[in-house]
Amino acid sequence: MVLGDLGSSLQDALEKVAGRSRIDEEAVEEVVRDIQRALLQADVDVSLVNDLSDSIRERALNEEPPAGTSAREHVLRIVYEEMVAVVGDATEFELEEQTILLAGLQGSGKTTTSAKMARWFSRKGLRPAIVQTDTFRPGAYEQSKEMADRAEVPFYGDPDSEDPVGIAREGMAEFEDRDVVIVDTAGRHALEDELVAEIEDIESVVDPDMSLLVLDASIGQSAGEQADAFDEAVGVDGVVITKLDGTAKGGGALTAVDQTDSSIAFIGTGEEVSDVERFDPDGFISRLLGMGDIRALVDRVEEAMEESDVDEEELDPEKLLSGDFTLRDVYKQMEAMGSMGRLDQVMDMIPGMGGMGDLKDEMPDDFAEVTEQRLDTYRAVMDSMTDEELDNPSRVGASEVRRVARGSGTSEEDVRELLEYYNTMERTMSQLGGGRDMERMMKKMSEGDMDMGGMGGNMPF
Ligand SMILES: Nc1nc2c(ncn2[C@@H]2O[C@H](COP(=O)(O)OP(=O)(O)OP(=O)(O)O)[C@@H](O)[C@H]2O)c(=O)[nH]1
Repeated sequence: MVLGDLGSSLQDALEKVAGRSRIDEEAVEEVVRDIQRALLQADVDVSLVNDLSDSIRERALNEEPPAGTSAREHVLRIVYEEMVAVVGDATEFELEEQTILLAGLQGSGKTTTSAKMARWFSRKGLRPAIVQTDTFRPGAYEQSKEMADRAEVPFYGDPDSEDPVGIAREGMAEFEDRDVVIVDTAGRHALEDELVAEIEDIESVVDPDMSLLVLDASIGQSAGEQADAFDEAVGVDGVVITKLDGTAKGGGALTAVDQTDSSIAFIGTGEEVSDVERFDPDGFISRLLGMGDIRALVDRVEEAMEESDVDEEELDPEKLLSGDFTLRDVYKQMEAMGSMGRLDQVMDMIPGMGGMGDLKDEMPDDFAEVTEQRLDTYRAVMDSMTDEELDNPSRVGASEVRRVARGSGTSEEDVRELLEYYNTMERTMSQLGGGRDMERMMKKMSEGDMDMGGMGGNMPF
């Protein structure tokens, strides 16, 4: 099980305190046990799980929930904060001259990361270069050269050499006048003594300002051991998690960061040089916990409100997430979502909706894109509907579909598509019924009257 599944287990665990205004020891114990089970199954290191549960237990019982928050919100917030505390803020980079060493297991994504990071620095206005010291893997030179070309940064390597330390020395000399030199190293299947010796030698020649450990997001319990070994060899200052576009959600990275007392610098989200993001603790943990990126959603809702002519009352987040809406509401929401972006991405950000792949699959293929043209069609369809049909779309049968299509100058397919969308949304929303606390929080946040009490205004709760 990957950490992504943690979200649903956690939701179950939190249901146990749902509805209670105060939490007793027994309820907290139950939640902590469920969280422990979920974290362990998600390959988070045992001692880290124990530490986390101690803090959650201690805080849930001793801290007074802020006024107006339920027991569930209280515990959720603590779990969230404790996990954010483990990952910490993103690794800081000064935008100045520096040398960065990349280390990691074979196939973890070092070569790809070196090009991505070089591109990132060059977009920040610095002049980066890449040195490829991997003489071990046939093809590493070519791959690195090609990636560097794509990132439009200079590259140094030597396909005929078997001396990585020599290449490192030559590369550093070659790029003396560049601002940022990123040194890529060879990986091995397992962390071998030979590799450790090699990387130590490269490190002493390169004298990096920063050494980053590159980890594949799917690395499990062994993350701690790897991180320890690399930390001992070169001192890990930060972690890069790659392949977060896959199914894994990076549980192992949590252990690595904790173990090396470092932080996460970048995350890799694809094979292209542009597929890299600076690490954002809020978003990462929200997604990790399966709670959706609430902050991002709220930001987009607010942006959409400014951009579209939908007035605030109409775009009520509570209504957006509640089950009782009609076709009229669907239209308003679509209009708003149209200015927020693709519908499927918006859905991913709604708490609890991330795992609802089935429902999203039910939508017609290109439905995620709410285009202007489509909105015009729906406007026409709705104009031809009676008030009763708009309020009770389930009463619209085949003969009404025909009538509405004729009356609006659209096709029966258009009418059915709108109804189908309505049904999917309604089912989704009623499944989210259990997430009412979250809805209320979203509403409060969107209204800007949420007490962020000492959390720097960064928390979604
Ligand atoms: N989907 C996805 N694939 C990635 C990502 N980062 C790297 N990859 C792929 O993972 C594979 C291994 O990446 P490399 O960059 O060659 O890994 P490496 O650590 O340099 O490998 P060695 O040189 O053998 O140690 C390649 O096929 C990359 O395209 C990512 O963020 N997402």
